[in-house]
Amino acid sequence: MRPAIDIRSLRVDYGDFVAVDDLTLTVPPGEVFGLVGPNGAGKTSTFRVITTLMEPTYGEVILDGVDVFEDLETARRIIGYMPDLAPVPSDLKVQEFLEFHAAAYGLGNRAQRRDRVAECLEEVALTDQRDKWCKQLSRGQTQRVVLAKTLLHRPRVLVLDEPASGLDPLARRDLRSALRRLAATGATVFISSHILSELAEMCTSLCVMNRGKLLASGTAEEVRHQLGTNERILTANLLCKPGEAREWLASHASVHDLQVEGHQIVFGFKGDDDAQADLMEGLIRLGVRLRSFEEKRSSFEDILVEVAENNRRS
Ligand SMILES: Nc1ncnc2c1ncn2[C@@H]1O[C@H](COP(=O)(O)OP(=O)(O)OP(=O)(O)O)[C@@H](O)[C@H]1O
Repeated sequence: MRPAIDIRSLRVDYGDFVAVDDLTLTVPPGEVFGLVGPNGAGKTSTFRVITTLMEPTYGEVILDGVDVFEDLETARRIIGYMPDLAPVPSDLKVQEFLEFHAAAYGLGNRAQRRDRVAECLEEVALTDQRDKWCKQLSRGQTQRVVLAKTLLHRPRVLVLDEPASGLDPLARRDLRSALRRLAATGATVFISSHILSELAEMCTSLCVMNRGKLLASGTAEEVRHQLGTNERILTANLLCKPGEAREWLASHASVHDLQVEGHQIVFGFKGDDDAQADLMEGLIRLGVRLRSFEEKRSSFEDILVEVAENNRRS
């Protein structure tokens, strides 16, 4: 199947600074694909190239089979771009704002444009706000009006920079449903965020970028695996005194930050599932009466904080 987004060896330099470093990525059609990374990772620079707002230092971007820098006009019809915190004019009503853009896109006659505006308002659940002044909208409603504007020309590839920032949980859920519906019609959504858990719940797959480089991509679980964050917190609840078990655990290099509270031992563990199973087996062989063993994996936010911290250190 032809990829909806095909980025090959993309590089973006600002003077001596490399903002995007040899990025290669493909996204199949119909995906809601997330791009996550800390501040300065290169997300916006990547989006600006994909959406033809900036030429890269080198590399290729092919959207739905169209090389964006060889056929700019066709590429622009394929793309719908919603920048981070896109402004809306204060002196237009919602309907007027959308009709203005429908006319700018040349979307049929006046009646056809009205119909399309109505469809897009419906899509973002803002039909009841169409006669409001844009300046009267809340931040979440403004985001949705801009999304409606982005959908007007039926883009096959939607590029959304931080669309969920400032949205409350309900609005995020609505956005997620709207994006899934769009993807079900065959559109491809490429969406960025700093918040990995937010993308994990919104996207069918995602990638993590840091300092211009791609660190991992795939489903949320695959990304977790690729980043090698097999760090977890384990709790052993014992039916006996913890002395012997504590000593035995402390002698393992994969165990750290061990704490004992009553009959409970809580410790950090770095290892894969096999190593964890060996640890449990070892405890039982030791004769430790183990009542339960609990596991808390690092959250997605922990993973991203780790990525950002490594970034600062190096
Ligand atoms: N016009 C520019 N001139 C010089 N450096 C720039 C320019 N635009 C971006 N940069 C730098 O390139 C790097 C990547 O920026 P970019 O905006 O692409 O990151 P980002 O992942 O979108 O960050 P954020 O999450 O903070 O929006 C940053 O270090 C930034 O300072």
